[in-house]
Amino acid sequence: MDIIVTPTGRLQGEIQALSSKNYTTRYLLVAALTEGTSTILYPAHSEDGEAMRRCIRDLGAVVEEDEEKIVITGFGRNPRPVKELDVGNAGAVLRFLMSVAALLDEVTFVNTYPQSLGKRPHDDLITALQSMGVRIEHQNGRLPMTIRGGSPRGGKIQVSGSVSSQFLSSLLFVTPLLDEDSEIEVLHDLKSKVVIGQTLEVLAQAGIVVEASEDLMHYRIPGRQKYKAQTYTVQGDYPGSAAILAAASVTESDVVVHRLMEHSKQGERAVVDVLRAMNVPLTHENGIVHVKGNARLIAGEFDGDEFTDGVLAMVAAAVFAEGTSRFYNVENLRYKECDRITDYLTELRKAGANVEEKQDEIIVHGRPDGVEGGVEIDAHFDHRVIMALTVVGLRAKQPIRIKDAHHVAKSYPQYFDHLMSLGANVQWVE
Ligand SMILES: O=C(O)C1=C[C@@H](OP(=O)(O)O)[C@@H](O)[C@H](O)C1
Ligand SMILES: C=C(OP(=O)(O)O)C(=O)O
Repeated sequence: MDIIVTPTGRLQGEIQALSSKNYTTRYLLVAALTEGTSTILYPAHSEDGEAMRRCIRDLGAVVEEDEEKIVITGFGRNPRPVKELDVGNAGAVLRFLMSVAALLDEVTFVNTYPQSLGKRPHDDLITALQSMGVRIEHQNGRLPMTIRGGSPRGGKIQVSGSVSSQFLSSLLFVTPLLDEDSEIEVLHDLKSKVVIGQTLEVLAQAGIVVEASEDLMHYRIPGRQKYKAQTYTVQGDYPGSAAILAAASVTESDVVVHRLMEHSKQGERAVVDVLRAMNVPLTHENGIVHVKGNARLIAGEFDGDEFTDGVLAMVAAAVFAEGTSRFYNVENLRYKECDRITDYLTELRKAGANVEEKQDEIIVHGRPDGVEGGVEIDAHFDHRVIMALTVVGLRAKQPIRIKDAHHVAKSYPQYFDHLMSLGANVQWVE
């Protein structure tokens, strides 16, 4: 399915933010690693959430759900043997479950998205798991992958954090269940460091003890721990809401988004500050972001690693800003659902934006008068490219057509419904 985005001058209305993808995947995982019964309130209903549900069920968790909650009886440290797991296009789900799979004799992760997740590298986690005695057959660090584990060793573990924080999160989830105590040292840099805060928060909620150094590069994890059954409430999602807030910022608007906690550990919370720095009139109080957009933005310079999943939406806003914006420290965007620097900028240029790339930077020469539009966009299987190009389309001179826009459902299936409810001219076509 494609979407046609027709220029829209004004957005107005109120929406409830979607539920957080990153908290949903984490709560599902820790509930599965618990022997008792946990409840997750307001889980995200998206393809990635569904992928984690499907896989933990395959691994032996009992999962019952209705619209508002999921009740899970977990398998603790004894997942049920399963031949294959299909994580869809969900990177975090794959990486988190690679360590869980290490508890089994043999599991194969299949490759159902060869053009997206199938291209993403997992070498750093593979190396770490191998050092723990796990054997892994892989395609140059990529899917499909067969993991032969059983009883992985703890002890001293090293993992590189220069491509993704998900490798470290994965090890932090499984090491508490091992017989031995573990010490994890993060090598090189740790990208998306803020996301580790969410992992540590969820582990603490599940009653797991982890000692982390202040710089988040060293950890001590006692072994033989047990995850505790809990009730978890999923908060609103900043990365998806970033696109709605960007849309409200590039138009004349009066848009209210509920369920966005000011003190959330989601790094993408920073998009509120980014938009404020770009002179967007907004308030953020009591979990409510209120944008009264005047369609006039000014450029800025930002460390994108602090709000990794919000960068594309902020770049889309910067396309209409007065001046040149710079989003630096973003190299790891190249290893996401697509190359979110080269592929994304190719599509932005088609739509008429003036953008440049470096290996780890996106530079945007703003066009406050708008961009031409009138083109077809290749979404590269990437939900965040779809959302961001929609923002650009709202302020293009001619409609743009985004091919295969249904991939937005990876994280935010109701994105276009939400935009339509705010008055955006968007339309699904076959
Ligand atoms: O741990 C997580 O849930 C995630 C970590 C981030 O990935 P990287 O650490 O690869 O940047 C983020 O982009 C992804 O959407 C979810
Ligand atoms: C990169 C993302 O997800 P993942 O790595 O979990 O596929 C994302 O949601 O933007």
